[in-house]
Amino acid sequence: MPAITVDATTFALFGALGDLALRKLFPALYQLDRAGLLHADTRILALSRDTGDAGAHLARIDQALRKHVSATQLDEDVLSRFMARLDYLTMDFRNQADYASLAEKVSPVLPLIAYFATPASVYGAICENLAHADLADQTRVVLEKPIGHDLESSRVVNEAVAQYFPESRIYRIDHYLGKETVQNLIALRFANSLFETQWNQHHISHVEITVAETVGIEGRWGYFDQAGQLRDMIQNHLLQLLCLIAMDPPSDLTADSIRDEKVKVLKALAPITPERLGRYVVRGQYVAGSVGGKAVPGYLEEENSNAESSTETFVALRADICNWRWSGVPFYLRTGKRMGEKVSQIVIHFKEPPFYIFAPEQRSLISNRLIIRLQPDEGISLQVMTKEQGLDKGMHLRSGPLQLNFSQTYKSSRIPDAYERLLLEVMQGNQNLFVRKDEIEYAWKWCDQLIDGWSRIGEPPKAYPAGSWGPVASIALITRDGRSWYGDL
Ligand SMILES: NC(=O)C1=CN([C@@H]2O[C@H](COP(=O)(O)OP(=O)(O)OC[C@H]3O[C@@H](n4cnc5c(N)ncnc54)[C@H](OP(=O)(O)O)[C@@H]3O)[C@@H](O)[C@H]2O)C=CC1
Ligand SMILES: O=C1O[C@H](COP(=O)(O)O)[C@@H](O)[C@H](O)[C@H]1O
Repeated sequence: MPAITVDATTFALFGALGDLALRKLFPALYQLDRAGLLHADTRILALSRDTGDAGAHLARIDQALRKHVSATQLDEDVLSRFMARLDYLTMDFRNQADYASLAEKVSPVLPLIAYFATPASVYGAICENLAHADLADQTRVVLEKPIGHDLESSRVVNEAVAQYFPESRIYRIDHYLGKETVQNLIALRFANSLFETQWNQHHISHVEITVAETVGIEGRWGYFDQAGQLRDMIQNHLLQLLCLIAMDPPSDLTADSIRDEKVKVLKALAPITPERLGRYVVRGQYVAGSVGGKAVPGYLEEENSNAESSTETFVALRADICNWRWSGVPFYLRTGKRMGEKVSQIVIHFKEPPFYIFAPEQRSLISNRLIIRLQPDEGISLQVMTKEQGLDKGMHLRSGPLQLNFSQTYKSSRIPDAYERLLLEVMQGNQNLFVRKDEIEYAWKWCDQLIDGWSRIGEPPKAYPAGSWGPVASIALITRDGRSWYGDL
């Protein structure tokens, strides 16, 4: 039996036949049901503008579950219980009249969760129509990222939603915040006094955040080519990771205490002026290559592509945080599509000891690092120096890991997908893992100045072969500061 109880809700999924819904959201809801975390009275309304037979659309959802839930977790009894919760409704989300049939299906006594798995341009219309249908007061709205494509457009979306919903019932998704190891950052930093005394510019030399993907754009050219990797990944996921590493201790675990601290970090990010852009930021675009031994096309040869596009699929940059804790500690961020390996990790590099008593030739070995692996092989490893074993060794040093691999250490637990955690939090009315309006806006403000700088300079992104670790210039970005990207990447 689960240790927590979750109240009944009506869950309305707008965009229920889209990619995100079929690939991630329905499987996450199924997993919650399987774990006993969906109340018996929770109903799920699958909303889409696809006309035709509701039964056929529900069958598509059933097929998607069979495809995206691993065979070991697909239980026919749970699946039929889950499918029995579903109803399909054809709606054009912009059409007010279509909300009458939605209102008939919504229980007036339960909270309504309205999950917007649609383009952000439709969010305002859905909110307005929910309000006209008298559904707003009982509703929590869940907004997918990206919210807008710059500061101005994000304000338009946020203001449209805020006309009908208070901030306390708006849940802005950044699915990285739902990843177990990302939540563990808070436990690691604030449940262990060991780290906090070291967590500043006196002891840390620099920080790396890498989110490398092996996938390309997966048939999402229309969306991705308008966005690029800076808007798709840095503005949200990587800046959120940076905030969780860099923020001061919140006074408690409430959503606003954590968000207040994250906002302070975003406000303290030093702008990267056009003069420093060439030195601090590298944009790349993949060309044909091979990933995992398989030949893959370049970005400009992807399905529905435009051969002229100068959208970046890779970004590496150096960010500086102007405050007492982090002054002089660069944060190197790197993310790209079609890289050699899927890996998301944060590496905290500690400074060398202040005085060196070992043989000078061993000096290059000295460096404590804390490696936080978000995916795959979630875990934490602390690189420490020890003496080599053996009578013949003398005081020869070596570097080795103190390692905690979550799946090996805690064998019983399956690591849940980020969306499972986030959907559960919305059902419980808990906003900790969601992003407040001002966080989104400060993140856009910082990214907008990079985008403006790029468009002023007008330089195309640097080519990198699919399956590599990005353009050579991204190595130069960090070696120029006398450092290198951690590990075998
Ligand atoms: N897919 C992913 O991995 C991720 C997606 N997201 C975000 O999630 C959201 C959904 O993305 P994704 O699933 O990929 O997009 P899709 O285009 O696959 O799905 C969006 C769905 O919304 C429907 N829709 C759009 N406008 C209307 C309308 N007026 N009335 C009724 N239905 C409408 C579309 O219908 P139709 O097909 O008829 O146009 C489509 O089914 C976006 O905001 C995206 O940025 C965020 C992170 C990852
Ligand atoms: O939000 C997004 O995230 C995915 C990467 O997520 P992950 O959990 O697989 O690391 C990215 O591929 C996609 O382009 C982006 O929109």
